[in-house]
Order: sequence, then structure tokens, then C-alpha cells
Amino acid sequence: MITVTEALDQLFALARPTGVEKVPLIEAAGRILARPMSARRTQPPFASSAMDGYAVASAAPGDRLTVIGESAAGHRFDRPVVPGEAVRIFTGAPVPAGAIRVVIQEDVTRQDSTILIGDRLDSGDNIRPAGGDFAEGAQFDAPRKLSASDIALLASMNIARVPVARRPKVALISTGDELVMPGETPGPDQIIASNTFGLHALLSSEGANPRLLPIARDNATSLKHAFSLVDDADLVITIGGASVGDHDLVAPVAEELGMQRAFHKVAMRPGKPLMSGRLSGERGAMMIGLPGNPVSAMVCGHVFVLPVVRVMLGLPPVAAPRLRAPLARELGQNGPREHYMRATLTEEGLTAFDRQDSSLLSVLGQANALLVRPPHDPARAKNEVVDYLPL
Ligand SMILES: Nc1nc2c(c(=O)[nH]1)N[C@H]1C(S)=C(S)[C@@H](COP(=O)(O)OP(=O)(O)OC[C@H]3O[C@@H](n4cnc5c(N)ncnc54)[C@H](O)[C@@H]3O)O[C@H]1N2
Ligand code: MOO
Repeated sequence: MITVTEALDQLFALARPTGVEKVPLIEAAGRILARPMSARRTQPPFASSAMDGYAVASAAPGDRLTVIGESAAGHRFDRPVVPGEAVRIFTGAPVPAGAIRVVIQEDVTRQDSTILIGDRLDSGDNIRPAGGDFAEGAQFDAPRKLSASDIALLASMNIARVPVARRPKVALISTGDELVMPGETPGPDQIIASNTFGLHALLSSEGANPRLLPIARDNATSLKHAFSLVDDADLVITIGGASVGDHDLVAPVAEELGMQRAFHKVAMRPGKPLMSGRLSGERGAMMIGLPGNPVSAMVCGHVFVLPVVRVMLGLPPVAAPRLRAPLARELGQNGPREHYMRATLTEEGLTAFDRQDSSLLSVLGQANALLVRPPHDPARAKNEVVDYLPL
């Protein structure tokens, strides 16, 4: 069995970036910007007022100034202002030449076309300099996942379309005679396919484009039929049938179909029977075979599938980011496999659930962290600091 790090390295070597497409900015939130952008204009393009008030060339308490015109947002006052004069100005409007500050309207008394400066003036000039936010040509780095703030910034740079990574197409195949879809009526020996739905949600949230294929039954013909439907998927994920039982057919069938296997079995818990390789054929999609136990499939989703999707989206090949927190309760010694324990993180620290069987989705649902224990980690006392993956 290989380690989690070795498995990740092999997965990263198999993952191919999907390429780039251009999308309107309005559709770009959450997408991965593929190439750096540069601002197409300076913002603000002119010195502008930060407040509603009067633009002046000089002002001291008690001064009387003559109001000579108005500058509003979108409509500048086109003459210079000189000492003794003031221009009525509003937030966002261009500051006229000669003005050194904007006195806010609360600090003046207006009478017809004259203003009297009050007896206290704050120190700010209330002028936003041209280019104070960014200058034309300013760089916006890539690759990066575009947040709502990024979209606002790109819009103000006058960028209407952006190059983003194409969403990886992922075909999801559940395997097993026991499975029916949610909403169907299961037979007495059947259960509901849950992993496929969990994986679909996980993949969508990371920017992939997942698609559920029909459930493959536990025979080679049905599984081959499912594989025949993967079409132009970039990544094929099977769920279940990965272990050593008589009905675990994914590895032999995939190999019969020409899959070049990179590895099978990883020293982790849950998730041991994980496999990966590349399917044969023109496009040769990457394949990941996940274990069927529901929590195993979801843990492998966080630990392996999401980092692979990120590489396909052009992001760097890095493991799922880990954080550290103290233990709120002691832990016994770990066995030979890296253990991802469902846990809760509260202000007191991390508490692993007592029940860690890989079939228990209800425990996964209550967890907000996967506490990570290295192979053979010794017993740990309360308050010792350990690694975890946030969920
Ligand atoms: N003799 C051994 N038996 C097992 C070993 C082993 O090393 N030696 N490994 C165990 C481990 S660890 C795991 S994990 C499982 C993985 O087995 P498979 O990947 O072959 O999964 P299945 O047998 O098909 O299913 C396991 C379990 O999960 C349920 N399942 C499957 N698919 C779904 C789905 N889409 N939604 C919900 N539940 C699903 C299935 O009904 C089974 O209960 O093997 C151990 N055995
Ligand atoms: O490793 Mo299995 O994935 O523990 O249940």
C-alpha cells in the first residue's frame, strides 16, 4: 500500500488541465481565472470628491466664499477655482482645478451664493486622487478563484469577459445490485445510493461539471455499459466495487477496457481500496475508483478528488489545506493507516466521535472537521495540537 502523499502525487501526475474558455464577467463568479488581467483604465480617472460639500482653493474658519458653480457626478465644473471662491460639489464628482479640499456641507452656512465657513474644520481634504484605487495597466493575478470582490474589481477595470478554466466534466458511476436512486422504492435487500449525490455536490461546489451515469449492477456487462457512456468526460469516478470481494469488479473490468492502473490501495482509513489510472482511447480520461462505504467515498472526495479537480482547473498541485487545533479530549494510539476521524471543532478544541465506522453518514453529517492522525501516531493528551481538515 502506498501513502496518502504518494497517492496524491500519482493523482496529480494523471490530472490534466482542461483548457481555457472565455465567459462574460456576470457568469465568472467562482470560476478560476486562467490568465492575468490588466486594468483597462485608471480608477478614479480624475480627482473626485469623497463628500458632499464645497470645493475650495483655501478655507479658514470665518471665511466667506462665493459659490461660482456646481460639479456633480457625471457633470464636471470646467473652470478653475481660486481663493475666495467655492464650487458646490457632490460625492464622486470631479474636483475642479485649483481646489485643495472639499469642505463638507455640515461645516458651512449657506446664504444665496455665499458660504460662511464654520469655526471647526476637519483635517481631511476629502479628495480621492486620480488612480488612488488602481492605474491603467495594473495587474490582476491568475490563476485564482474569482470571488464576488474580484468580480467587482474586474468590472471597475472595464473588463467584460474573462478567460477561465473550463469546468472539468466528471462522470459518476455507482456500482452495486443493492442500490436504487433516492425517491425509488428499494427491495428488501436494497439501500439508497447516497455517495453519488454527496460526490456530485462536492464536485459542483468546487467548480466541476459532474454527471450521474446509470447505476452499474454487479456484473461485467452492466459495468462495461456504464463505462461506454462516459463520453467526453475528463474524469470518471466509480464508487464501490473497489475491494477484494467476488462482486468487486471495477479493477478487473476497467483493466479489461484498457485502463492503465497507477495504484490500488492507500494506507488510509477510511478509503483503503482507492484506485486510479487512465482509461484507454483517444482522450483517455483519468479514472478514480472510490471505495463504496459512504464515508470512505466522501473522505476520499475531500482528500483526493477535490485537489485533483483544482489541478484540472489550473491551480497548483497541493493537498487539501490543513489547519491545527488543540484536542478537547484525549485520543488513543493510531494504527498503521493515516486516519481521517470525523470530529467536531468548538471553542474548546477538537473532539473525535466515538463511532468511526465508515458506513455512518449521520456521524459525518454532525462533523465539521476531519481530524488527521499520521500512521502509528502515539496516544495524545487533551490540549495537544493536531491537524484537521475543515469540512
Ligand atoms: N476482506 C476484506 N473486505 C473488505 C476490505 C478488505 O480489505 N478486505 N476492505 C473494506 C473496506 S476498508 C472498504 S472501504 C470496503 C470497500 O468496498 P468496495 O469499494 O468494494 O464497496 P462495496 O463493497 O461496493 O460497498 C461497500 C458498502 O458501501 C455501500 N455502497 C456502495 N456504493 C454505495 C453508494 N453509491 N451509496 C451508498 N452506499 C453505497 C454498499 O452497499 C456496502 O455497504 O470494503 C471492505 N471490505
Ligand atoms: O477504508 Mo474503508 O474505506 O475503512 O471503510
